[in-house]
Amino acid sequence: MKGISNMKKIKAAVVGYGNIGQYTIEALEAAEDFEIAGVVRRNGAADKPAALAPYHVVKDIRDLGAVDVAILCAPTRLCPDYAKTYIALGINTVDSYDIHTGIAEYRATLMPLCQQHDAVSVIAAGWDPGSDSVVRTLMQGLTPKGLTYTNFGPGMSMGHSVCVRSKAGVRNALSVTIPKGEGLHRRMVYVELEAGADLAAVTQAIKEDPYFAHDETHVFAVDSIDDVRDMGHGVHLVRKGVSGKTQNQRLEFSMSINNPALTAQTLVNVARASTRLSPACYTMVEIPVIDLLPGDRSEWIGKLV
Ligand SMILES: NC(=O)C1=CN([C@@H]2O[C@H](COP(=O)(O)OP(=O)(O)OC[C@H]3O[C@@H](n4cnc5c(N)ncnc54)[C@H](OP(=O)(O)O)[C@@H]3O)[C@@H](O)[C@H]2O)C=CC1
Ligand SMILES: N[C@@H](CCCC(=O)C(=O)O)C(=O)O
Repeated sequence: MKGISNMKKIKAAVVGYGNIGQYTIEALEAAEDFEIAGVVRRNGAADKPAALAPYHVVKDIRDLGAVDVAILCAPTRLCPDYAKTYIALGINTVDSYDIHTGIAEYRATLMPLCQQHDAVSVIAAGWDPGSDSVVRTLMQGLTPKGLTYTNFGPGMSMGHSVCVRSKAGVRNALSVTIPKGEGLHRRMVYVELEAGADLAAVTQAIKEDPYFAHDETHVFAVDSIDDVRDMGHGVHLVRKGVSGKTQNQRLEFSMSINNPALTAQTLVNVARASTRLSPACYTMVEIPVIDLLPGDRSEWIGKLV
């Protein structure tokens, strides 16, 4: 894309160096219009991995100097606290918060803070919620009456796996999502237990969690999560509906992906968009999709429209 190389680069901080954080560093390294201001980790630069050798690694984002946008790669349930802290510093935030039932309230909470501190926050910006949300919105417009089914997998849900890892007695976990059809899913959960942990108690804690409470869930103890983990995933979005008065319009969208890699790319895209938006809190469906792309709009319009 012409002109990017001589543009002022966007200074991004990566917050949390787990699965999403690692892929976010790679996506930023591949983006000409970004520079990595540094990485914020719970333990700072202790045990700094080789992949982070070129970067500042800190406990406190304020030790990184100028940061335009913080890309929150922490567990979903911790994102709101990180976002509030960073917005108060005037730093844009983006995250892949994925508790669908909490998004509207989260957005309402951040909205006044963004406006008060002249910052932008883009929340729920992974692939689902995130890019799939944009597709569902387009499908809704194309067929105002109808039914949409979001069928995930089979594959690893990062959010569900993070949730299980947070339960007492769990050393590591993998939650695999199996499509049952018509938007229903079976959760196949594999846990590596801490010594002395009780599988029945762990299973109960998992099944009671809102991430799992509404789905058929099965929990199994395994010796090693590393031996069974595969971060592939996918989605098959299906809508059957009515355009105007014309029935039986059938729309589909499918992806087969590396889950954290796609999430990371989406986070970098919305981090870019955040620098072009007015102070407020947004979900992806509220952002001009062209703002996700680097460089000059007119070039993309010439190529994509
Ligand atoms: N919307 C979407 O489509 C998607 C959303 N997600 C969301 O991304 C989130 C992160 O996933 P993933 O990267 O796999 O998670 P990981 O557990 O691999 O990484 C989370 C990182 O956050 C940091 N962290 C800060 N506080 C805590 C804490 N209290 N407990 C654990 N980690 C902490 C850690 O980094 P450090 O040690 O460096 O401090 C940790 O490595 C998930 O919760 C999920 O909901 C993921 C994929 C898709
Ligand atoms: N938010 C998900 C991505 C969408 C897939 C999903 O929600 C599922 O497998 O249940 C994740 O964290 O991986």
